[in-house]
Amino acid sequence: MKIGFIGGGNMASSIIGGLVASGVSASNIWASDPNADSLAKLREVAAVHTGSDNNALISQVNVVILAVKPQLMKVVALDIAAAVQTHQPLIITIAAGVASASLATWLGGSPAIVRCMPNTPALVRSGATGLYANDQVSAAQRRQASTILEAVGLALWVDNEAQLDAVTAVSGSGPAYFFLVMEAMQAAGRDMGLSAEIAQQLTLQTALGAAKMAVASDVDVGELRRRVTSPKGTTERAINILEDGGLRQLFAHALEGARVRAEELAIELEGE
Ligand SMILES: NC(=O)C1=CN([C@@H]2O[C@H](COP(=O)(O)OP(=O)(O)OC[C@H]3O[C@@H](n4cnc5c(N)ncnc54)[C@H](O)[C@@H]3O)[C@@H](O)[C@H]2O)C=CC1
Ligand SMILES: O=C(O)[C@@H]1CCC=N1
Repeated sequence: MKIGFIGGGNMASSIIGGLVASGVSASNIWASDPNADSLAKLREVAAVHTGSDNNALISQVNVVILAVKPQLMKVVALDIAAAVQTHQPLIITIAAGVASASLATWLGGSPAIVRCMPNTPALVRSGATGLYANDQVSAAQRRQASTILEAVGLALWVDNEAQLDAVTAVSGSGPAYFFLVMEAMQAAGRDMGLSAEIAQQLTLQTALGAAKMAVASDVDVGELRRRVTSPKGTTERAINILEDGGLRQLFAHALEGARVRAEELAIELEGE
């Protein structure tokens, strides 16, 4: 597999780091980006081939990962359309909100497209990615896409593209929800007299410990929560306050808001 990244920023850098750490040779990876600083940073991650000509890259590879900002996708796709039609690589897009049908229209022909929604913990190889393949993608190309995204964490296929909007709401935006909860817990700890440093360390270690336990456990998170919650104890008091405050409904409402916004973004970007 020869893999080319168009756009060599943060996400490309983390995926390249993951690929190389998982045994892919840097000599099989290309990246193109007009920004020399981005390319210099990439070369610190791995000795990949770098350049600024997106079309030259396409003639070298059989998998192209589009890792530019969503608003740039149309202009980049129109520019590489002829080369993609000639070389027929698998196209993997990680841009938020760019529908595979829009991308197919810009590229022309019948391109094989895998659209993914990764998240920022990919930067520390603990990402969670949802993937969707259009009808032109072969079984072998699906395996190639899985291999690439699994290099930075969990990668799961969804059945239809609309589900990627739900993936965006759950895991794409999800790290921010957990960061917000951590901010709130740190502030509460400080308000109760802990130093900022101690409130922060206790909060972050608790988040890490809870996530590790949840991932390793053979029971669901509801059961893990009940096991912390002693009858008439401290956790019960706190959980009752959160439940009475409507935390579950608030999360349902917030994630539905994110899902609807993902739908709106796809429509806005279609017309860009
Ligand atoms: N950061 C995040 O939380 C997530 C980002 N994504 C998606 O990943 C994509 C990339 O995001 P980041 O890596 O965070 O952005 P970034 O800004 O770090 O990287 C984008 C790179 O594209 C380059 N670029 C600009 N014009 C170009 C062109 N014409 N040809 C080639 N390269 C060009 C820029 O110089 C930059 O190095 C975005 O579409 C974003 O929606 C997806 C999920 C999560
Ligand atoms: O907030 C956003 O729109 C993007 C998509 C998921 C994470 N960041």
